[in-house]
Amino acid sequence: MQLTLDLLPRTGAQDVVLLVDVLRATTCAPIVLDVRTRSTPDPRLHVTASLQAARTYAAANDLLLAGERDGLPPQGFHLSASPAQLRAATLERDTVFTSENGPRALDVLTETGAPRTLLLGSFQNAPAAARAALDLATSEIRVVCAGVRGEEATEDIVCAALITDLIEREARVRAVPLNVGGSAHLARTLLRAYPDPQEALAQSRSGQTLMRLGLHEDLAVASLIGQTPTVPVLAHITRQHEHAVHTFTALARPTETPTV
Ligand SMILES: O=C(O)[C@H](CS(=O)(=O)O)OP(=O)(O)O
Repeated sequence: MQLTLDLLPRTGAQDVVLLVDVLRATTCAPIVLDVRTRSTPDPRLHVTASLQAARTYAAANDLLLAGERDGLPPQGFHLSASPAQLRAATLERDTVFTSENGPRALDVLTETGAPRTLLLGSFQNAPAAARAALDLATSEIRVVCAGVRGEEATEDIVCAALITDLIEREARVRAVPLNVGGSAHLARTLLRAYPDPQEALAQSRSGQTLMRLGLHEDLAVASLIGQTPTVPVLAHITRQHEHAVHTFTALARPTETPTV
């Protein structure tokens, strides 16, 4: 089994991809599905890079709008891209989510066809995401950092390194041979430099932006490890105004006793 860590998204992955956008898209995603599970057994989360597509898709399907531009909710949105706000929210309908980096990464990853399985991971669901990736992969797992405006993001790299470590640990338990490559070694070096994830978030470009906006609680929530067993998995892609809308469901939870 090949295990690869990519510092930025690229097209062409075919088996299992686990996208990491800690601040804040892939931190929000399992939280939205968890909150929504209180009202429905089969929640959906629709993710798009386009503000216009988000608005039209929400209006056409009677959905809530959550997201951000420049860190704040756009006009008419019901909710922000804030994990702190979302986990305290009541979601009576499914949600369309748009933000600046995570959805764009999804566009890149699915540009020439979606991989067989596309999962969303963050510190919040890191152990569950690592197990799910190993459960579902047949030949390759790519742990992919979303980055910020096309550049590498410290918080994504540190989280991707943690998930890579967890996958390796679980593979050892299951006696699955792994060939680890890409930027895994480099990412691990950064993880060792930041044993406290919140410090990595505070030092990061996105973290600094969010703190300037007074959104310190988002950093605190986003740095908590293993808060949920929920792993969002891509169910299908639809087009709206020439833009992709990626629909995620919660991956069914395995029944066996977790080992990581
Ligand atoms: O605000 C967000 O959550 C980010 C933009 S920034 O990196 O904080 O400036 O968007 P995301 O798509 O979640 O990375």
